[in-house]
Amino acid sequence: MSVRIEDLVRRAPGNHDRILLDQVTVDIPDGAFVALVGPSGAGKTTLLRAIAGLDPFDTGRIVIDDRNTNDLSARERNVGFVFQNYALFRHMTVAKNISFGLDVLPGSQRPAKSEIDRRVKELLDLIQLPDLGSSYPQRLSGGQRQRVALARALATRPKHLLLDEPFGALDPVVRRTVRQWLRSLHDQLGLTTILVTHDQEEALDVADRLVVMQDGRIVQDDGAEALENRPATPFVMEFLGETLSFPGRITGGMFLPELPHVAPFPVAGIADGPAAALIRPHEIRLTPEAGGAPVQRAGSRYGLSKLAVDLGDRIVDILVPASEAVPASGVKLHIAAARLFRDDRLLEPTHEARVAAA
Ligand SMILES: Nc1ncnc2c1ncn2[C@@H]1O[C@H](COP(=O)(O)OP(=O)(O)OP(=O)(O)O)[C@@H](O)[C@H]1O
Repeated sequence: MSVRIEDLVRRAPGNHDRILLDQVTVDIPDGAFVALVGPSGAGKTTLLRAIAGLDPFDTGRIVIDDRNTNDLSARERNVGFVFQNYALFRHMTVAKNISFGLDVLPGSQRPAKSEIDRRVKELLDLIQLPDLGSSYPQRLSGGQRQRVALARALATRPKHLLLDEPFGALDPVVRRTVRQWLRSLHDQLGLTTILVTHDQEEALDVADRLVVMQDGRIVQDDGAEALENRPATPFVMEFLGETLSFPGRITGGMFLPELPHVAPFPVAGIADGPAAALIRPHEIRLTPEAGGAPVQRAGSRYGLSKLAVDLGDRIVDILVPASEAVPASGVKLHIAAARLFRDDRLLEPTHEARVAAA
């Protein structure tokens, strides 16, 4: 039940110079849970709608289960989808909402009424709302409605599930519960799922892989660990979390930062030249240094102290263990782990670019 997207190009209707999808290629194997992430306007929804067969594209192919979808009707694609605005039918009960996709099938394809009732009951159990079949949508909470929308998408037993910001309207706590539940459902039913979200935390929690899009292109397609340790571009690193950037030069196997009070560190196997070291706020150590960078406490995160360090032309916020004293004399910064970039590309060999704590 795989989905393969090959060299997909879509130009804006009415403005053919504007490219909405630029040679997008992604391979989603059977049973995978993939998140499509990226900033607003990156092309996530455009790609998802093309896969669903709701929007056309100019060139390329979408192959579902080894069949070119050009030859497939929406039904034959075997795809269920849920959008952010889940719009259940207000005048229909929950059970009727769920069975809708089956009720509208032509007579020859529609299961018998007893079979539809059985399937609705099964789905109500699956979404853990066994007693709400006769309720109307307005009686349900946002999280419950979202689960009903999923049940409705699953009624025709699709093997692929396409979800576009399905949890956007939910509050953060319900959102976390519903997404964990969705992941178990995916595993239990053996689905192949593509989730569009602009919430990177959500994507990292639930998906096996993140496909990061920017300006209609895929910039990286990887698991969480690779994205964190080997981001393809500074954009990917910045998109996935708070990032500090230290400009500098690599000379004779050392990274020499441009900013004052930042210690050089060794790097192996990288040619001399300009570079930027990108780090997360917790990947830095401080040592007291007379006349060093002034530092002060600036709050806390995840039980760590947040410190604001004044490096002259900029102030950087870093995270250190709460127990750490803040030297009044000033500090020197030691970069403990970094990804090094030149011309917006990650420098190889990346594993050697991660340095030991100074
Ligand atoms: N039918 C269309 N005609 C012209 N431009 C379009 C059309 N559909 C989408 N676009 C443009 O394509 C770009 C990508 O839009 P898309 O909705 O796919 O982005 P997205 O990554 O899903 O963003 P968001 O996170 O805001 O939903 C946007 O700049 C949008 O304005």
